[in-house]
Amino acid sequence: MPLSDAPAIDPAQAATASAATASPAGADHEVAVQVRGLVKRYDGRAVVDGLDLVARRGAVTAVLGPNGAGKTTTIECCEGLRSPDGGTVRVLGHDPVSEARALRPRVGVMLQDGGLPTGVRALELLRHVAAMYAAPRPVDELAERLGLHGFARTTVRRLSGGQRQRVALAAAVVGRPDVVFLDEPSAGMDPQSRRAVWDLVRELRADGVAIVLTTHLMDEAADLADHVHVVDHGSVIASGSVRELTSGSGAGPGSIRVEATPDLDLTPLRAALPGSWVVGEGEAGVYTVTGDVDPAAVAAVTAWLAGQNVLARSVTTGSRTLEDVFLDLTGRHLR
Ligand SMILES: Nc1ncnc2c1ncn2[C@@H]1O[C@H](COP(=O)(O)OP(=O)(O)OP(=O)(O)O)[C@@H](O)[C@H]1O
Repeated sequence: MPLSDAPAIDPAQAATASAATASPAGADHEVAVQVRGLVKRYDGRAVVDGLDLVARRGAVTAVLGPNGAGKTTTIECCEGLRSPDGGTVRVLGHDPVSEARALRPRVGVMLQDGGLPTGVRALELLRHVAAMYAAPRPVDELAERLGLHGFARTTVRRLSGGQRQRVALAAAVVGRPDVVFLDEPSAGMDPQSRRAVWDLVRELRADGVAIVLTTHLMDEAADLADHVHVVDHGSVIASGSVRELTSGSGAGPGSIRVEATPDLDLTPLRAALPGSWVVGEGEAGVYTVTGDVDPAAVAAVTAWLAGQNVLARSVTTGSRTLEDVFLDLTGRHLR
């Protein structure tokens, strides 16, 4: 999808619109994190380069992007762990570096590498973190939800990657924060743990917490996120709800998927469809026909199959997935 067709929404504009329409009932959907024109350089190279981002209360905001796109650096600037070289970052109205004290009790952070002290036992660590807050969540209940009791007395050093992630998540949310930053929260977790994490994230959202998460799992973003920012080369290249991002420029579903025999001649199909359509064979024998799908397009596809005397295993219409959109936006080359 070319960028010009991407349903991009200017995050700064969106923030202004929301501030004007914020519910009088309270904090729901108020802007909690606002990043404008963020620049961060390492060795003279801008790894974050004019990035705009908005995250609201009572919403999950996903930051997606290829390796090295600048996601963690951006999140770390929001957490006050890195000082920006340009632009502004506000979390709950505060500068996260100069006003860190004001934010500390209100912000939960789960770092990509866990960032936990390694010599402490898992549950002791959680109790210790909880004791730093005025009104923490009940530790045993949180430990139960995230299945920490099975390794409660194991030191962090000896935990598996997924177990460590669960402890880090528990530590990030035990203080009942208003904003939570989760850097790849379910990386390395088994499917059961991932579901427990997702349930917890949904509950936090229902409680009005602003959740900002980075992930490489497109199903995680598609399931959880109210708003997605796709970052590449240090700036946001597309932004919107999952539905906005995957529905393309038209109103209808955005693709027809055909499973048939490999190496079919696509020329007659391309000739039968308007020039704006994109036709390709991804994996062998799986064809994706992308455009504003209507009955005539489906008829063209089945006529093309009939013309080649091929009985397809399946012909389905549907929206493009978030992964399709992500790959179209960021390309298929490795970083
Ligand atoms: N402390 C540092 N010194 C020098 N370069 C750094 C430093 N931290 C990050 N970088 C570089 O900045 C770029 C962005 O890194 P960042 O960790 O923000 O990417 P990311 O989008 O989170 O990637 P990933 O998906 O792999 O976690 C990378 O090229 C990285 O090598």
